[in-house]
Formats: sequence, C-alpha cells, structure tokens
Amino acid sequence: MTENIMKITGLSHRYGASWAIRDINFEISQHGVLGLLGSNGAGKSTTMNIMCGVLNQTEGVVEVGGHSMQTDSIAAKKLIGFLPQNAPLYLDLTVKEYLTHCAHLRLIPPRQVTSAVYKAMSKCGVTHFANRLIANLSGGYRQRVGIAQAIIHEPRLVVLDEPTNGLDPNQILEVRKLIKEIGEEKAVIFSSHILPEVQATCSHIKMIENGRMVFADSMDAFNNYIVPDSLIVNLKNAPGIELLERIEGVTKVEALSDDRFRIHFSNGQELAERLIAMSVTHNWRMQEISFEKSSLDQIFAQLSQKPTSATA
Ligand SMILES: Nc1ncnc2c1ncn2[C@@H]1O[C@H](COP(=O)(O)OP(=O)(O)OP(=O)(O)O)[C@@H](O)[C@H]1O
Repeated sequence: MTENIMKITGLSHRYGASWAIRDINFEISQHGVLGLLGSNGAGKSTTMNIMCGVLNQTEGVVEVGGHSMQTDSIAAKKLIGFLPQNAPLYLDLTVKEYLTHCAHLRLIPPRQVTSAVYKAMSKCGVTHFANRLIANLSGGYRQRVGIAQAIIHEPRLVVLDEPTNGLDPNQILEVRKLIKEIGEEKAVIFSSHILPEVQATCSHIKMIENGRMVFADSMDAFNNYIVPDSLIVNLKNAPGIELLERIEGVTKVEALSDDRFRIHFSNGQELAERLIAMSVTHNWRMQEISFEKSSLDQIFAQLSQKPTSATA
C-alpha cells in the first residue's frame, strides 16, 4: 500500500456564520501533480490555507506525514512548501536575498543555506536573476521565485494556490512545465478555476464546488466522465425537428436558430457519421458539425448531483 503524505478528514470551515467548506476528505500520495479545481469562491484557498497551517479549521483533521497540523505543526510544516494566492515576495530584496531569508525562516542550517538557495534558483530557472530586485522581475519570474521559496527546504508536498493566475500565455506554459518537473520528485497540489489548466498538468483531479468535494479521481476518469453528449449542427436546408428526432441515437433536438440545432445523443461518433451521410443523401447542406464541450458550470452542476468519491 502506498503511504500518503497528507490526509484530510472531515474538514469544515466557517467565516462568521457562513460555511466556506464542508466535510472535505482526501489523501495525497507521495508523487505526482494533483489539481484542485473549483470556480471562484468554491473554497480552494480556504482548503489550502488550512492544509498549510495558515488558517485554523473549524472542524476536521489535517495530517502531514503522520503529524497533526494542529498539535504538531512544526513537524507538519517542515514537510510542506506553500505558495499562497498572493506570492509573499519582498519586492525591495534581490532574488538571492529573499530566498536566503526564506531559507533561514525554514530553519535550514546556516551552512547549507547558500547551496539550498542556488539549488532552488536553478530548479526554478531564476539563477541569472539572482542579483535582480524582485520589483524588477516580470510576473512569470516573480511566480518562479514564489515557487522557489516553496521548495527551498525540500518539502515532500508542495501546495500552490492558483500559481498561473495573472500570467501571460507563454509564462503559463513555463510555470506549468516547472510544476510538472517538481511533480516528478514530490507531491504537488495546485488550485485553478480553469479546467484545461488542470487537464494539461495533472494526473489526478479533485473538484470543489460550494465548499463541497464533488469529484475526486484520475484525470482519465474525469475525461471519460465529461464525454460530450450533444452536437451542434448547421443545416442550411434543414428538415423539421420531428424528422431529426426520429434519427437513431438522437434523444432530443433543440432549435438554436432556423438552421442551427443542438442534437442530444446516446452514441456520438456513430451519430455524427450518420448525420453527415444523411445530409448528403437528403441535401440538407450541412455547414457545421461539432461536438459540444460541457462548460465548467455544466460539469459542476452534473457532478453536484452525484455522490462524492474521495479516493485518488
Ligand atoms: N476571510 C474571509 N472572511 C469571510 N469570508 C471569506 C473569507 N475568505 C473567504 N471567504 C469566503 O469563503 C468562500 C470560499 O472562499 P475561498 O477564497 O476559499 O474560495 P476560492 O475557491 O479560493 O476562490 P477564489 O478562486 O476566488 O480565490 C467564499 O464565499 C469567500 O467569499
């Protein structure tokens, strides 16, 4: 059996009278990248802040490497690196000065500080900016420095709260690559409200909505789960809806305009081929046919109806 680095049991938190998260349970295995997906306000930051001991939960238990975050927090925190949503950077320090400061905060023995700083800078690709003020770095490089402070003490679990937020597309790709590299050696959990981001980076996914875990499984299981169940077709010479609804495999047809339809089906690939063939035979003048991807809102709505499995 694989030993898990983190175990969260019955985690709930409320701010004042309103609950931000309710009864969150999951475990994180030793390696790989896990995505925590949820829309804005779903409860991701609250969960991560509690996981890292920044916020005290109202209810529940967080254990890191067998140490309780509440009763044995120093031992637990040694095993975790954390990049909060707003990276805790000192803009008027150079990269090297800042990381040296973080190394001391992380209780790295003084003689090992310099090598730890250079190792983290090298891993995060910021060595050439060692002597540059953080204020003068681009957003992408600031985020790399934020990640460097999260790994400087060689934690076993790295927690990154929306690490690509506010970055441009190239910077996003670079930070994703860095996250994957770190995930080869350590357990990484990162949060995002962008589904393709999690799909591109993670082997496992946990989805949180309205403070509750609505999905927890592998990325493959998730992708299978969200297989589309509708097609958009544009037929310039469309037959009536009744005729379209009689086609084998079609479960429902919605008219979006005179010539555009959403066709719900039970077996998409076969139906798409059948529609194309029928369009040619009956001269329906098909201009477009495409599978409709579920929006994140639709997926959350579907998953919220489903009982949660919190393994993975
Ligand atoms: N300090 C606070 N005081 C009161 N309510 C809060 C506080 N922090 C968060 N909340 C509320 O708790 C809920 C969960 O917020 P949280 O920041 O954990 O969500 P999130 O998924 O991280 O969202 P985002 O992506 O927007 O940061 C939200 O309704 C939010 O308004």
